[in-house]
Amino acid sequence: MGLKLYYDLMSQPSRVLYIFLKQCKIPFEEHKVVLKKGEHFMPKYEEINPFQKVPALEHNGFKLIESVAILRYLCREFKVDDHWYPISSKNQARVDEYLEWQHNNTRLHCATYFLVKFLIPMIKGKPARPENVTKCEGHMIECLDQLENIWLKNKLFLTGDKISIADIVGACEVEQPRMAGFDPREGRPQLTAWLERVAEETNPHYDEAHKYVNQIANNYLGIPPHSLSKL
Ligand SMILES: N[C@@H](CCC(=O)N[C@@H](CS)C(=O)NCC(=O)O)C(=O)O
Repeated sequence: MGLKLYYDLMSQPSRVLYIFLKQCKIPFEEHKVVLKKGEHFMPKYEEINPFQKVPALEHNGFKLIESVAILRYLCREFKVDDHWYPISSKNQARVDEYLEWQHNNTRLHCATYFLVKFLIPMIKGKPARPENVTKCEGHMIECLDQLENIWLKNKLFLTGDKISIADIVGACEVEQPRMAGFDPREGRPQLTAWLERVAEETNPHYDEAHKYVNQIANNYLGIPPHSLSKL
């Protein structure tokens, strides 16, 4: 098959591509790269992504990494509805605006909180230092509040009244800290309604992509991550 996606649903950008490909009915071959088994460090995978991270894409032998670059590539290569990544210069710029902003905001802070509070303590079997968790939580809260009060002000979606690739990127990052016991929806009605809209527009794929996130968030909440032997 022409298109291969290398991914792990524990990874936010992997979930983005999985949801987008399924939602746009772009056929692809699924190649799971299980992070907890270290499959991304295998030499065979290093040939796909020399940085040993997921996701990655292969299209008729053309290898591409970085989820945002992959999304833009897919929108150019395949016939997808215009609202995902509009052709109109100004509307496309709005989507790009969010995609640039998110790297140092939702991506950085939601992922760091998850790593510091959940993943690293679980791998090391040692509790996180509370002062580190507090610091990461502060940064994350600040950017979640910016989503609530700035990006989602008077809009149904992040860049307008139609869903775009920016929304899938944003939502998948915002869901991640739930696994570490933090509910981004709490006290944020705009963000809550937006997450519901993104899920509604992309289901059943959204829920399928988040099955492990939901499972861990629901089952393990309250159990100290350093005492969990496996995910
Ligand atoms: N900027 C990259 C991020 C890739 C990335 O950081 N992937 C993580 C999972 S979310 C990973 O593979 N981590 C494994 C590791 O660092 O060992 C993208 O958007 O594709």
